[in-house]
Amino acid sequence: MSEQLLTVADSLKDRARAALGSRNLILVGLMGAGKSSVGRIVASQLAIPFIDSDLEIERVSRMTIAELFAAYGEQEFRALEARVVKRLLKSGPRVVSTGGGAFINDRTRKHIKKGGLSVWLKADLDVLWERVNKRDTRPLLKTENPKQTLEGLMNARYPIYAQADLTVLSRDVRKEIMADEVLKAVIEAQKESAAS
Ligand SMILES: Nc1ncnc2c1ncn2[C@@H]1O[C@H](COP(=O)(O)OP(=O)(O)O)[C@@H](O)[C@H]1O
Ligand SMILES: O=C(O)C1=C[C@@H](OP(=O)(O)O)[C@@H](O)[C@H](O)C1
Ligand SMILES: [Mg+2]
Repeated sequence: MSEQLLTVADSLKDRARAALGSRNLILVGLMGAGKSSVGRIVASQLAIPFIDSDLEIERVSRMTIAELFAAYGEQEFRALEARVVKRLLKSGPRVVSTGGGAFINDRTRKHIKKGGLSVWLKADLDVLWERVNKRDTRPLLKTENPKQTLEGLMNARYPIYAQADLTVLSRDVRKEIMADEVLKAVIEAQKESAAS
């Protein structure tokens, strides 16, 4: 990379880091949008801690997400998720990637709204499907027609994800590019709030 390009890349992370301040950055969106993998890269670029709420839930419960759904059902999972997300957002700055249903739950959404800057990674059905059909770890997609289930979740959830502070289109490009787009959105949001 030329020296000039290196400077541009550095200034992107520095500017995003300054714009975020002590706030948390919380990634929301449907399964397969890239919250977990892009969130990890964003945190590393910003040099702040990264936490995936699903991994944290699995750590504290010593069960996988699939086991939790099977043993206690979705309602209990949502209650645990709400408690974990609330605790994770108590201090910042952090990047917190949530599970796809977190922002849909009223209680969890309130914690997220209060706990920092939320970013919706928005993707179309084919992009999501291409990514999630490779693994069968997601209990909500263990249905007869998982693609149709995913589409149903899109229709039900997209109006709620739209309440996030920022929206970034999750396209079929490298994860590092997606991470840069998240950083740019954080910078833009700060500029807009400074101007108003
Ligand atoms: N921009 C991307 N390009 C290619 N593959 C991606 C991209 N973002 C995510 N993936 C892949 O898609 C799958 C789902 O991503 P993940 O980060 O787990 O999404 P989420 O946490 O939103 O469900 C993973 O296998 C991941 O490697
Ligand atoms: O959309 C959902 O309700 C869920 C999404 C999953 O997380 P990812 O979005 O990271 O796959 C996980 O929390 C659980 O399977 C439920
Ligand atoms: Mg995830």
